[in-house]
Amino acid sequence: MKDESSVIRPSPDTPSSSSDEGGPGRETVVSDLSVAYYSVTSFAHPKTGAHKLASFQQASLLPERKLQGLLFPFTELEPYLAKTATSGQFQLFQPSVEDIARAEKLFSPSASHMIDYHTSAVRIDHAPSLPQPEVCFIGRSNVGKSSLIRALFSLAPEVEVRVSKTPGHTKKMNFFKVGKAFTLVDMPGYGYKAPQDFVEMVEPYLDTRKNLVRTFLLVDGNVGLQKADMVALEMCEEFRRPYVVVVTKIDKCRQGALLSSLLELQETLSKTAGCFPQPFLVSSVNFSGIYLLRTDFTFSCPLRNPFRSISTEILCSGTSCLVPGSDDGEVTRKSISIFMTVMVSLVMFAMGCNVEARKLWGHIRRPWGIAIGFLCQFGIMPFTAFALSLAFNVLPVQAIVIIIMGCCPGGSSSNIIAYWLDGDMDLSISMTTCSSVFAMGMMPLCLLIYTSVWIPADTIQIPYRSIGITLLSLLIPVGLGSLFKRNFPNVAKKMLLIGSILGVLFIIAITVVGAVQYQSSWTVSSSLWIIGAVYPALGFVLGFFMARFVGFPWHRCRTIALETGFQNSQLCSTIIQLSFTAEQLELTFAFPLIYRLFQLVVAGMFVGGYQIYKRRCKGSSSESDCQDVDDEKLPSKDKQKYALENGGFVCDENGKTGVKPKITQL
Ligand SMILES: Nc1nc2c(ncn2[C@@H]2O[C@H](COP(=O)(O)OP(=O)(O)OP(=O)(O)O)[C@@H](O)[C@H]2O)c(=O)[nH]1
Ligand SMILES: [Mg+2]
Repeated sequence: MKDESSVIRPSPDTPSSSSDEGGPGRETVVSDLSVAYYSVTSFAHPKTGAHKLASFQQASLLPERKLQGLLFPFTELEPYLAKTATSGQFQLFQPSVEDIARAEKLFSPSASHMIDYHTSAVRIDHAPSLPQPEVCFIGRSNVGKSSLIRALFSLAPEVEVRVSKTPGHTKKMNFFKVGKAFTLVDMPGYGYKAPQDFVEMVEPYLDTRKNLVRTFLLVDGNVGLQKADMVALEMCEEFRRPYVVVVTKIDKCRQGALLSSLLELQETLSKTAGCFPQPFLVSSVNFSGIYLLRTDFTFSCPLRNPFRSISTEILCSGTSCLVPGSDDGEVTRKSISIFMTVMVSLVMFAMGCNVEARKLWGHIRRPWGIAIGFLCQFGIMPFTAFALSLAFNVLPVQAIVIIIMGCCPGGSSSNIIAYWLDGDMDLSISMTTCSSVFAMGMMPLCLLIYTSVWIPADTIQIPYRSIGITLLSLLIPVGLGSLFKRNFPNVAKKMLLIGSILGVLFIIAITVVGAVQYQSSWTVSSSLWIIGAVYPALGFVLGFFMARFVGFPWHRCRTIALETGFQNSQLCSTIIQLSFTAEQLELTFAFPLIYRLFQLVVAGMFVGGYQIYKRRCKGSSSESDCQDVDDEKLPSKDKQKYALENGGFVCDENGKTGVKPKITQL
């Protein structure tokens, strides 16, 4: 545990006692927090009975400082943290005020969105089978589970959630339906006066409930994590359920005590795998943190795959949500997806116009290039990812995403760029193909080696189907292109030229569209940005030197460099969407996008540099390139031409570029 005296700034307000828990029955509000003087009674709406701060609209009328404290309770504690201590972990989830306001819709009842008690169950087999995602609240008896649910539902005061001063009041699992969006389950408490059948009731629920998407584990802010809480925490870890820790009754806490328990808590959470690293601070009395927690629901209810949100309109149309804005309806998304597939196929068809089956087969028969590529792809890249994650000390979930990126096979973009770098197109395509095939076995292996420090091996879902589709969408058009070239060499040459230009435009377009579509997720830690910028460049450089080290000619070194640095970032995005919760996505979703952006920027710089070099030193690069295009028994004249310049552009005597007429012989 950290030495708290070193992280809590001495303050006259910081009390020496660590707890003032009143125990059952005591409800006096003893708080230093500036918002603490709002009490339930003084703010109850005279007609509806709803708390006056139930609605964010009302709360937003408060003075700015008070409002900040209500929305983000940690801001009240921040000044008391020593300068050396980091507060970032407590402020990972920072939705915009607009998102907070929007989240309220989810908790506002209407004729089409009823919020109501549904049923109770004492055993898992009595639990209703409901299709909606489910969230549950667990914690010690009297920690404030039912009160928190009541506060969340305060916009629907007619919903009866029973609260009591007496511990062990809630005896059953109580199910509340929130429209068609989700079901919320109030659990009996564990520990003091827990129901006798607590274990038989709750354990199987947490273990087997299929639609359980989030568990909120409540911890009393006055006393921090207790032994019983540790057991619950370990249970969540064991069942591999995503969970969030909520610190309750913060209105009763003094800042010193609260900070101490928070720091201790943070220390524990940093060692967990399934817990969201940020604890949420709440008070069901003065509504601190309630709006933030409501907003978390809009992120956590579409959960496993936020791109398949329950109702984009209600839940996730905000700018800081991962779900694309409401304009991007299902139809638009499908159209974009079909358009992209057609475009990729066309471009790969054009690239295939530069491929000869004989040479491709040659690379597979004598797979030296592929072997080096394999070493770079599944040796250098995952290790570099691991090393970078450790060096930058990123969060475990971010480290896992960086490693997933490192374990991904190369994408088809590398083939397009290889063309512009006068790489060996046959090698490029055979490497992309082989790395996609090898990825089926190597990805799980590398992930097991490098991520098992943080998470159990089977947490990450590898979309074998997507890899298969990528393979097909590469091989079929390339095969057709190659056939086309054999029969219509002249037209194939033109196709290649058009395809190579279209390909570049296409890569730029999808990078820009991705960047704009998911603009909300760009706000991630600076270390992810630095890693995203450095990592592809490192991949290119290490791949290049590795290939050069074993004596490959320059054009193949360029090809292997590209295949190493270029990763199938789309595949990485798919994997993390399948494997991570919405909050984890918030922290990590940007990484594949950042990587994609920088791999393009770095590759663009290489292409630019290479093209300038080629023009300026006409002949010299090609001459040096052509030393060893010899592993196939081609006539020596063809050898030089074949792999050195992919035919679209060559220098004339004046250093100008144009379509090379002789290429048509290929
Ligand atoms: N001051 C303060 N008191 C709270 C807060 N939340 C709950 N309480 C009080 O704590 C007591 C227990 O609250 P409940 O919501 O019934 O607790 P529970 O976790 O559901 O308890 P069980 O159902 O017995 O497991 C009640 O007297 C509440 O008024 C809070 O945020 N601040
Ligand atoms: Mg209760």
